[in-house]
Amino acid sequence: MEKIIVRGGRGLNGTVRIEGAKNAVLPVIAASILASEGKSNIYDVPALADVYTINEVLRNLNCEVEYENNHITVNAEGILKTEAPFEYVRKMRASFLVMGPLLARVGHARIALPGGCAIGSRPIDQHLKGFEAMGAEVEIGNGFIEAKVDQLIGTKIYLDFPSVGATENIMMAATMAKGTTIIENAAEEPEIVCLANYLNAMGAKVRGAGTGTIRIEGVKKLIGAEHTIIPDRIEAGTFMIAAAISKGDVFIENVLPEHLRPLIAKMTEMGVIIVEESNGLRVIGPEKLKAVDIKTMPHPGFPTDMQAQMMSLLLQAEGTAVITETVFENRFMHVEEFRRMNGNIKIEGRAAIISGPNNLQAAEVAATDLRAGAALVLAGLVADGYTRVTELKHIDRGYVDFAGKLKKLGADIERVFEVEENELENLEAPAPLKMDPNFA
Ligand SMILES: CC(=O)N[C@H]1[C@@H](OP(=O)(O)OP(=O)(O)OC[C@H]2O[C@@H](n3ccc(=O)[nH]c3=O)[C@H](O)[C@@H]2O)O[C@H](CO)[C@@H](O)[C@@H]1O
Ligand SMILES: C=C(OP(=O)(O)O)C(=O)O
Repeated sequence: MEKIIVRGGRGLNGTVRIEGAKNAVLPVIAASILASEGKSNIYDVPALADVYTINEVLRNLNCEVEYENNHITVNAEGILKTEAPFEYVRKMRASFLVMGPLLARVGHARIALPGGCAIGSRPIDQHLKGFEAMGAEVEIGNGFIEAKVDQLIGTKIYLDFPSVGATENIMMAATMAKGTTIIENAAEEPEIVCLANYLNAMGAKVRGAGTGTIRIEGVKKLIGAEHTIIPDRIEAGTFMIAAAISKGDVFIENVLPEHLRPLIAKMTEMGVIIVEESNGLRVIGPEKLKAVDIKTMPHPGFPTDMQAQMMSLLLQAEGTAVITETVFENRFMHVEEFRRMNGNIKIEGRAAIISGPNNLQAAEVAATDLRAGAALVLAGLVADGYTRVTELKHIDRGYVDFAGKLKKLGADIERVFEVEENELENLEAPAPLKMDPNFA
């Protein structure tokens, strides 16, 4: 089993460069399906497990995808297939983002129904409500969702919740609908703006992305375009916490501070020194941290994808902190793992109450989702002894060489492959020695 082993106690120092954003690149790659003419070139693509998965989804739909040195080329000019099997949707729910582009381009999509996952049930009713309002017929059966339409028609769609995925899927579908689509109560995340910029470079007419109302005038066709992915605000935030929790001094390069306002505000309230410099942020961890309350909200509120990492930091703060998770109904799975490290956390409904500071102790803990995994490694940076984090497949979905980047900053950390007692019997027996008949 692969593990990250980290020993606490070292202050981090130096510079870390942030990759392109996972949550921006996945919809952008999906949107490439819309180009019936010309290749798309996408830059600053992080080498993440999720990127390999979406590339496979596109190849299965008959798109040509080449990926090298953080650069992807997509050619979607051929005749497209329209089915995305469970194999991909199970690995990554964002595979469902191909539905909007397929409906726009060919009027048909059959995609495995995404199941629940560790952070909540994550329904897709708002995506489907949007497609149906635009005239698609949607059927659910045998574990698949099938949608069909001759021509999508623009209309007004009010989202019950500003869902990131539903906003993206509907926005992509609407680019080639007849007439104008207006999405109200749309998500305002920076990743929505990144996608809209790409769609507009392809010839779409999307206005208002980044606000609660997005207006899309349908066009006849889209062509391949060049696009650079925005920096990953969640990876940046994770390294900001690594600097702060270890009482280090780290320069975080390739970030857009305007995407990190809620985190900068809350960390500053805690006593962390954050200096905005050109193309980056310098983060200096103080001797003592103050407890603050956090409430996760859609953007520009505090991001749910930083909740677990913030919990690591709050475990080190003096006083009582309350984290309220309002976006996902089950995103406290990491609390049980923090308790194994001696973390004092109580759960009351949607709130986690943290009393600190805590003398964290090393333990073997499991990543329950990708941010929980990163948060446990962060806690390991200050825990007494060797923390062993397992289930690294989650971390690999969202972080490029997480342990390697922390090690370069001075952390005492290794990623290792350890054979467990119970895995021994499943190991392949060594091949029998072959005797060479010519051997005298
Ligand atoms: C690949 C990607 O970009 N993932 C991000 C995206 O996920 P994702 O797009 O799945 O998140 P959503 O914004 O859609 O989900 C937010 C909430 O709305 C609910 N909901 C959503 C859709 C729907 O049709 N019905 C419904 O009830 C969800 O269950 C959840 O409780 O935004 C989340 C919220 O910022 C982030 O945590 C994820 O990292
Ligand atoms: C929850 C996340 O991603 P996804 O929506 O891809 O599961 C995340 O990035 O923290």
